[in-house]
Amino acid sequence: MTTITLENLAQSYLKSPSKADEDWALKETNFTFRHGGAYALLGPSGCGKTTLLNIISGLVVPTRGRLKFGDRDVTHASTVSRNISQVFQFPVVYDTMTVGENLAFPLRNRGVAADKIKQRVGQIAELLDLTAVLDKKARNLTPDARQKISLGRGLVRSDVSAILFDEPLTVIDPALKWELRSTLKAVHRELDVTMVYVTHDQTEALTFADTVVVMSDGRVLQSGNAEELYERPAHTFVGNFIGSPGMNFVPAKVSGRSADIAGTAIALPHTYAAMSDAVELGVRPNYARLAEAGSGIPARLIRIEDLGRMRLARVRIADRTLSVTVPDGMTPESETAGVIFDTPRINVYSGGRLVAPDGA
Ligand SMILES: Nc1ncnc2c1ncn2[C@@H]1O[C@H](COP(=O)(O)OP(=O)(O)OP(=O)(O)O)[C@@H](O)[C@H]1O
Repeated sequence: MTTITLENLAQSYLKSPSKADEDWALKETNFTFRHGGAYALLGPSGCGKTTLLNIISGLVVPTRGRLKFGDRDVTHASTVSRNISQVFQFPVVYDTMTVGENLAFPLRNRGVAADKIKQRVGQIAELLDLTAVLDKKARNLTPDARQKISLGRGLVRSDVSAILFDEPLTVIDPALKWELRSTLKAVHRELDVTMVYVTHDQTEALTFADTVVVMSDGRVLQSGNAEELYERPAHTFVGNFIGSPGMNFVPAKVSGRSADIAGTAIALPHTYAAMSDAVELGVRPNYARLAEAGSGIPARLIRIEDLGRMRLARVRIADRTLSVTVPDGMTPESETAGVIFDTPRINVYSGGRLVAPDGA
């Protein structure tokens, strides 16, 4: 069992970093990856995903804090002794070897018996649809096939503590991506190994992982499954980043169980204590709908976008632009409209953070 624990872990690439936030690529982080979990590190470019992955693999020694695999402190342990597999964004393939030899390489290195190697290589080749090219030299294969070999080499050992993936599907054709994501999930189920997958693509993260760790600006903002991140984003950044379009946020004054949005009172699903920082209500576009003028919160309709599966209206309320669902059959002719929030789905944020209701 290998639980990976980050204890007060922080990374600066500067020689003598100050305490200032901007000096730290990874701010002090405490987190546990449980044994056998499928995790995605998700966040925009530069948020520290690769830094965190490289600390786990040993390519980077953290400036502060400790990294543990189970009870073992591996903060300064060599990459080899950590017993992990890694798959990078661009294929790492030996051109002069055949596909089969490439897949067998990590096992040969470890002195695995020939019959075991044959069996495991066959299994992985089957999963990745490489059986037909097992005897071909890697050199002449397409970029997709080469990255599949790279994935296969990452997956071939069944005795690793963890498998780390850094944007492994970037060079893969979009149609194949779906297939490979389900392949990775299947391998995850079969291997009972911890997988950590770095990506900036929310679809990739949400389909691969059972726990998505959302990062921004060197911090872990929230970790959870797709439903938690969608329904109860812990931070306005997470609400915005997850979903397309992201969650709507509108300034409000909250008092007990009701909120005032630009002079209109609406009900909240719970009661809230007084909050000192700026308060916003967060509502997903599919839990907010356009209504005729005179009902709901007064809004100005800017335009309607037909997305095929649904129509979305862009509206202005309290100096913010919101995306709300247009009910079937509704064809607004005036820019004066109303918006109705689905009360149970309203979240309350103060200073950018989700506020727990009274008694929660
Ligand atoms: N070797 C390095 N030396 C100096 N700064 C670095 C180094 N590696 C990363 N950084 C900086 O640390 C911050 C986090 O980078 P990191 O690569 O971890 O982010 P990321 O989320 O993986 O982004 P991307 O998806 O673009 O790779 C960035 O500001 C980056 O410029």
